[in-house]
Amino acid sequence: MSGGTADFFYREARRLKYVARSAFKLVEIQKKHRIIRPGGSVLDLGCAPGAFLQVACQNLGPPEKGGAVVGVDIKKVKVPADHCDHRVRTIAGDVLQMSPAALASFSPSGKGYSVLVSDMCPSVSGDRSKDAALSAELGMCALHLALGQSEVDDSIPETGGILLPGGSLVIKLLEGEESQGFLKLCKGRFQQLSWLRPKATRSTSREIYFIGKGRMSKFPSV
Ligand SMILES: C[S@@+](CC[C@H](N)C(=O)[O-])C[C@H]1O[C@@H](n2cnc3c(N)ncnc32)[C@H](O)[C@@H]1O
Repeated sequence: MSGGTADFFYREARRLKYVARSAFKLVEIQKKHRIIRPGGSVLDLGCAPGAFLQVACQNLGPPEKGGAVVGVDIKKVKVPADHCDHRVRTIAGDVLQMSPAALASFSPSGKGYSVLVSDMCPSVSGDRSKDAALSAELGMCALHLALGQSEVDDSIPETGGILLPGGSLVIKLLEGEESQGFLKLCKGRFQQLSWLRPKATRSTSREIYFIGKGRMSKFPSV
């Protein structure tokens, strides 16, 4: 992808009133995989500045359909004025320090979400393997929150984790040795597993999205 293409997404983001060009990554994921359904509940980990929040809310359908988007970031995030409505809220906090129970409590049912998206990214140092390992740590935290860990507490749904049965998972990773581990851990737990490098990804970036569609219930925690 050339710098010209990157400029295209930047210009399109401004034109369509998205707060960041990253919006088009979730637009493409949604177009290909239809993970967000009208009335769904979406947990967006690493949500600043809020472009995914906008795209997620747009895909919930009209407000009468219900649904919710909950964004979490270390930074305090103001809900964007465009494309978001009362169904979107944000929470400031370090996801690595948050319990599944606390995150589930913000969902409409109090039990979990139909979609969990993690766009969390470490501040990159330039050291490829170190950056990939840090990104894998954030991704693994998102995966454990979604599917549950052995020490998961009793207040979480019996399937373990905060991703509801039938729900979908999207996790951004910087490609590295650790990436394939996600595939192994998720095999047999989703109806469909895939990778996507959205067109809006900058050519210099090694990021890639791991997508698990349709969580199968009654599977052990990871
Ligand atoms: C690439 S940005 C997300 C962009 C966002 N999806 C959007 O479209 O506007 C990555 C975010 O992850 C957040 N982040 C990184 N580590 C985190 C952590 N441990 N807990 C919460 N947020 C984290 C960063 O603060 C940063 O805002």
